[in-house]
Amino acid sequence: MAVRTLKDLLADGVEGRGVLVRSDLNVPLDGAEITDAGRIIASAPTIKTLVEAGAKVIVTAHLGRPKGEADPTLSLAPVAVRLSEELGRNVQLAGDVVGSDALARAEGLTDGDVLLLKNIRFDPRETSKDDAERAQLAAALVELVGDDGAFVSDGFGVVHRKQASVYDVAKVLPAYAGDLVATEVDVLAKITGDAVEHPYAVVLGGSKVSDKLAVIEALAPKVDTLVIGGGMAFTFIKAQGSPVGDSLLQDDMIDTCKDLLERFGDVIHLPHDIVVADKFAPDASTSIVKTADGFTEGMGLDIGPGSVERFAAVLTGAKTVFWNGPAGVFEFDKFAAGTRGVAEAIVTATAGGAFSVVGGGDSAAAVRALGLADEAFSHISTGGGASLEYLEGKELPGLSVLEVNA
Ligand SMILES: Nc1ncnc2c1ncn2[C@@H]1O[C@H](COP(=O)(O)OP(=O)(O)O)[C@@H](O)[C@H]1O
Ligand SMILES: O=C(OP(=O)(O)O)[C@H](O)COP(=O)(O)O
Repeated sequence: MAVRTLKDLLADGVEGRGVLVRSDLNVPLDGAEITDAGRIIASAPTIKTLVEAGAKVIVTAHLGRPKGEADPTLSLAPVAVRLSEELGRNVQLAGDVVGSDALARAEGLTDGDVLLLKNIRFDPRETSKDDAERAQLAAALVELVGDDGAFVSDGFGVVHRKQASVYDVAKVLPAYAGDLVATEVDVLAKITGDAVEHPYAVVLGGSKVSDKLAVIEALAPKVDTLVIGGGMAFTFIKAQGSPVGDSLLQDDMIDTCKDLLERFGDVIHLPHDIVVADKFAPDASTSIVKTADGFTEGMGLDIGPGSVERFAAVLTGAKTVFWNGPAGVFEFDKFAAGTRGVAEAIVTATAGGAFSVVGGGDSAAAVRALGLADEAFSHISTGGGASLEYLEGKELPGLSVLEVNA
């Protein structure tokens, strides 16, 4: 894929120009406190490079999944503070997304200034399925950087989204891949196609069940082992005929899971025991239930100890491992053992020479929350869903839109 990079933009000249940067600053929060700043830290170098080159930098990003309207719990204010610390300079936070305050602030920027727009998903046009609506928001973003502006796509975690600030804006401004996007793509290319060393294990978990179930179809034929834990597992367990109480469930995909189990049953590994909680809380009462028995009350919040052991056994023997999605609700100590077991098995595999990639905001946060060093893995990716879609070989709108004729 030929894309223009940050180096090309610097060669084109950025001093005094408005540059719109799409970053993925979607960090986990506990109230207004950032619990893992990994994505902010990973996004800072591209912004810093532009600042040092004298650009007027306007950063746009999302936090969570607001429903197209302002949600004070999803304000980027804590992110602006943390990004300021990372850059060593003040980052202004606009009072709106592309409204009069953002426009006035954008016009007032001097060379090297950084402005962060309000959560872009507060504007319903960002995620609209209507091309014209997204194009309208893209046009408003372009107005902020002016006619000689440029666009830098650096939010790797969102390149699989056909959204206004990821895709549409790249069609109307000279567009470049930021350093983070370029690095992520280089690493993932090492574990696609013929480059993959086998046994190749993919571990899936987490809570974005509908997004990620869709990926399995394409990934299953490419891998030797597909370990499924976290909220992902329950639709499969239900498909096997066991009740799963109030666990996360994607009802409309039970038949798909049945079909996947029929075709790829030898590759897919499901937990055979589950930690069931009476409520979604850190002080919940728990019991270990055999998956085959199922449960009608409570919810599964972690894989059980027997599953950890079995999963660890297959993972330690792998030569390539990709992991996205925690095996349980690791944020609560009682449900962190499954994620710890999976993480430690991947660390052991890595120490034994395997190439390992951990992808996703929460998965990366889990690794750090468990006290494991980033260096214990070959690569920690900022994108979970984006990495998965890249690995399945799908065209990612936010990357293909950057392609230029070489
Ligand atoms: N059994 C489960 N039930 C509900 N939520 C779960 C379960 N297992 C894991 N999770 C949650 O999944 C979230 C992460 O999911 P996801 O966003 O898909 O991962 P990532 O950000 O790494 O891509 C975590 O906040 C974790 O608490
Ligand atoms: O957290 C993200 O993705 P991930 O959980 O797949 O790593 C990205 O910020 C994308 O968010 P989205 O899945 O709400 O589009």
